[in-house]
Amino acid sequence: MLDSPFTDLDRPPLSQAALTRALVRPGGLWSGISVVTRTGSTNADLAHAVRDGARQGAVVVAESQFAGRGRLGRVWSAPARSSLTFSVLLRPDPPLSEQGWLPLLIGLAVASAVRKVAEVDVRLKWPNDLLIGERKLAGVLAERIDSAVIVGVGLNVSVRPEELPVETATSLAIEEAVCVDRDPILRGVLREIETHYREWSEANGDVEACGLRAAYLAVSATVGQEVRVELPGERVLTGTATGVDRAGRLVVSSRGEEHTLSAGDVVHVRPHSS
Ligand SMILES: O=C(O)CCCC[C@@H]1SC[C@@H]2NC(=O)N[C@@H]21
Repeated sequence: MLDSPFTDLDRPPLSQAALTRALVRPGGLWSGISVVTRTGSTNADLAHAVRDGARQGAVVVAESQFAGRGRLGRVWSAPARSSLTFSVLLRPDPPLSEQGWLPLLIGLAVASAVRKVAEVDVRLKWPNDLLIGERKLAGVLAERIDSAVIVGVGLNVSVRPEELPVETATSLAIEEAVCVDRDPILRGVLREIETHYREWSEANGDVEACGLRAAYLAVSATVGQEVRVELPGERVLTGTATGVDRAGRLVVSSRGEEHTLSAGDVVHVRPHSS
């Protein structure tokens, strides 16, 4: 395509050796990074690894996925090499009652890295969709297996408009971000996850003490908004999102009553104008 601003040079392969050298160190969170050319789902791969007793900090990155899983039973599809599709294995220490914040922590870490490395104004739709305006740039899927949590991230990097799976999505290339190179973005994301996770773990999951709640709310596109929440079971709740509770649940005030929601699809009724 002669008139396309994109070329395959925008899509170099990731190097397992270089990522490992940069990120795996004694005393650090990341215990091993494996880059696979093609797999069904990196979350599914780590689920197998958990059953085989894998350590905290294992990371699987896929150049392409053919059965990527999304939240609420959806699929996640992305063309080869144009996205970051990876999962991390965590074995969190904070009490189970506080672990609902873990998927939000990962969303925040991805957003922080994207802001720093790609210099785009990204916000978080509860619980952890990364939005630019109202278009989705990235999603996070957390799955628990006993005491382990596998968190998968799908982030559209150099995906072209005609390759987007849905028209409500976007990519860093489409948003003309200063960086559309997966390697520095992945390094930034893994470093941010490590920092936020260490601070949260050291605070034993206290989101006030480690500043996680404040940092999350500062980039929340949802809290303070009028929302329509599509709940499991085809129920819908409309109201004002007023906060996120200790367990990471969205608090919605509707007709004088307060509801705490642990799952659902948020639609912003009056989105931010930026
Ligand atoms: O629905 C969402 O927004 C969450 C999408 C999460 C997709 C990622 S891609 C890497 C990892 N492996 C999967 O199968 N899913 C997650």
